[in-house]
Amino acid sequence: MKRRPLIAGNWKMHTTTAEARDLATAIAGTCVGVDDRDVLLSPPYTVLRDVAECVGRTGIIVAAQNVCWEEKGAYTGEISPVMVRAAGGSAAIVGHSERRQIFLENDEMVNRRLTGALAFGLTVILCIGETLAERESGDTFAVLERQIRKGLAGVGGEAMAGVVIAYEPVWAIGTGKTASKEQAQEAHAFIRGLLAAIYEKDIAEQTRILYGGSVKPANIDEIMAQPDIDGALVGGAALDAQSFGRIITFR
Ligand SMILES: O=C[C@H](O)COP(=O)(O)O
Repeated sequence: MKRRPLIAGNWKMHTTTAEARDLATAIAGTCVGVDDRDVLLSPPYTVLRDVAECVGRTGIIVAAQNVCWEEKGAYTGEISPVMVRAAGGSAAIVGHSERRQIFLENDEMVNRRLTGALAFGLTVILCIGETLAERESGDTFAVLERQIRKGLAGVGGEAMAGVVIAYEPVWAIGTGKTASKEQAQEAHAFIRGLLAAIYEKDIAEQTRILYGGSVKPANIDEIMAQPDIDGALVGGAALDAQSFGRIITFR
């Protein structure tokens, strides 16, 4: 089955307002005429509105890097799905390994964020991935299974239309170490098989699974050639319009 590719740029904690506007405008320029794939930008909250304005009607999706499950309330430091939408966003990342590792978010919290975001109509990118220690001790698939089952708890088959999975081996993030295409494909095939076991085969076949971890212009083509890899979640290389433009236009 042919899934529409999705190339997502996670800007993490980078870009002032002026920098974000310049970068978003330059990236929008690289997307002209690209209509057979989706492009998503996930800037810091402070510039969601600016990025949404700069990409205008190009079709580029604007996403928050995290999101709370409530519409409003006493949740200092959080932003709600309604606020994301009001700022021009239509998606959110949840469960990024930096949230899990640095800010100690667990699977239950990730699940609350995911289900809350879906309830308010956002598309959600659920990030999962094993650490180096987990890979070396042979626990990769057990970790991925736990993150998927707990992350998607309570999410019915129909709601899966709003979910994208991003497999990001923690040891490959920002390290320059990419998983080999075989390692990445193996993990993606496992995730798809698991989705087929939890839901139906059709849903597993329709769900996009992105690879993340040191994706660069030099490796995007071989990554995208893998049958179960439907796109990329790009960090460092998404901060340079030329590099990201080359990644978007993978062959
Ligand atoms: O969200 C993106 C990932 O953490 C990958 O980051 P990276 O491309 O800098 O390795």
